[in-house]
Amino acid sequence: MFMTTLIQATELQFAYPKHPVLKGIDFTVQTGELIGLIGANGAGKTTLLNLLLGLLPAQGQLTIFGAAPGSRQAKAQLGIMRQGDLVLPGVTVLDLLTDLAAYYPQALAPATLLAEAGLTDLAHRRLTQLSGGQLRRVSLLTALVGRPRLLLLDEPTVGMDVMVQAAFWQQMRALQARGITIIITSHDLTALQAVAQRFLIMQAGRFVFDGSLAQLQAAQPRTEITFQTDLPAGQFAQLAGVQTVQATTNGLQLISSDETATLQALAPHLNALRQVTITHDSLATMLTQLTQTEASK
Ligand SMILES: Nc1ncnc2c1ncn2[C@@H]1O[C@H](COP(=O)(O)OP(=O)(O)OP(=O)(O)O)[C@@H](O)[C@H]1O
Repeated sequence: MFMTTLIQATELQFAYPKHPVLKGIDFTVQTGELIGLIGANGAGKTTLLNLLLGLLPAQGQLTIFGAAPGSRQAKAQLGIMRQGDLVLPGVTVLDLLTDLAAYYPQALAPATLLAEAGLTDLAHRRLTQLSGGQLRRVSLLTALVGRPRLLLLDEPTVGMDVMVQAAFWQQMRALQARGITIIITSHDLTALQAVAQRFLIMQAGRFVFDGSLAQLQAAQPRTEITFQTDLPAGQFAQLAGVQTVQATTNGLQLISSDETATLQALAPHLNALRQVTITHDSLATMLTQLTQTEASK
C-alpha cells in the first residue's frame, strides 16, 4: 500500500492552567495503521485526541493530513467517536446522521448506514432515548458517515454488549483492510491486542513505548512455561533463563527471561514432561509492568 504520513507530531505539549498534561510527544502515523493508544486513567490520551481534533490548542508542531488540526481539510477526512458525545436533546438518530452527511462531499446514505448496522429501528428515536450501548453504536455511524480516511475513536466499546463488541472489532479489521487508518483508545486490552499492530503507551503525558506487541515483549522478556513432571522442581531452577520455579495446580511453572535458552535447556528432559504450555505475557500484564518500571525511574 502507498504509505503517506497522516499525522506528524513534534515536541507536542499541552497544559491546563498550572497543570501540564502532555509533556513533549513525538510520533508519526502512516496510512493504514491500526493503533492502540493506551495508558492509565488521566495519562493524557483524550487530551491528545482533542489536540488532533483541534479542540484544544497544541504547543509544538502538529499536522493532520498536512493541515492544521481543526481546519476544514483535516476535518473533512476525519471520523471521530468521543467519550460522552451525542448529548443533543430533541434530535433523532436520522436527523443527526442526515445533518452530518450534508457536511461531507461523498457521504454515505444514512438509511444504508443504519441498515448495515442493523439499527434501522432506531432511526426515529431521539438520542436522549437511547441506551448507553446504542448511543455508542450510533456514534460509530457518525464517525463513518463521511467516508473518513482516519478514525479517532475514544473508548468506542464502552457500554456495548459482547456481541456488538465482537462485531465492532471485526469491523475495525475490515476498515483497516480497506486502507482506513484507525487510532483507538480502549481499556479493553484483550480485544485491542488482537487487532492493533502498533501500541502507543502513554504515562503521565509522555509516550513510554511505541511499537508492536512483539517489540513490547522483547523489551521486557518474560515467558511462562508450565508442565507436569515427576522430576524434582529443584532440577529446573538452574536452567538457562529461568528466573523462578513454582508448583501450581497446572504443574510446575517456570518464569523465563530468555524463552529460547530455557526451551533448549528443557529439550533433553522432554520425555519426562507432559502437557507443556508456553504463555507470553498479555498486553495488560506488560502494560502494568512497564508503567511500574517507568514510575520507579
Ligand atoms: N478541563 C480540564 N481542566 C483541568 N484538567 C483537566 C481537564 N480535563 C482533563 N484534565 C486532566 O488532564 C489529565 C489528562 O486527562 P485525559 O482525559 O487526557 O486522560 P486519559 O488518558 O484520556 O484518561 P482516561 O483513561 O480516564 O480516559 C488528567 O489529569 C485530567 O484530570
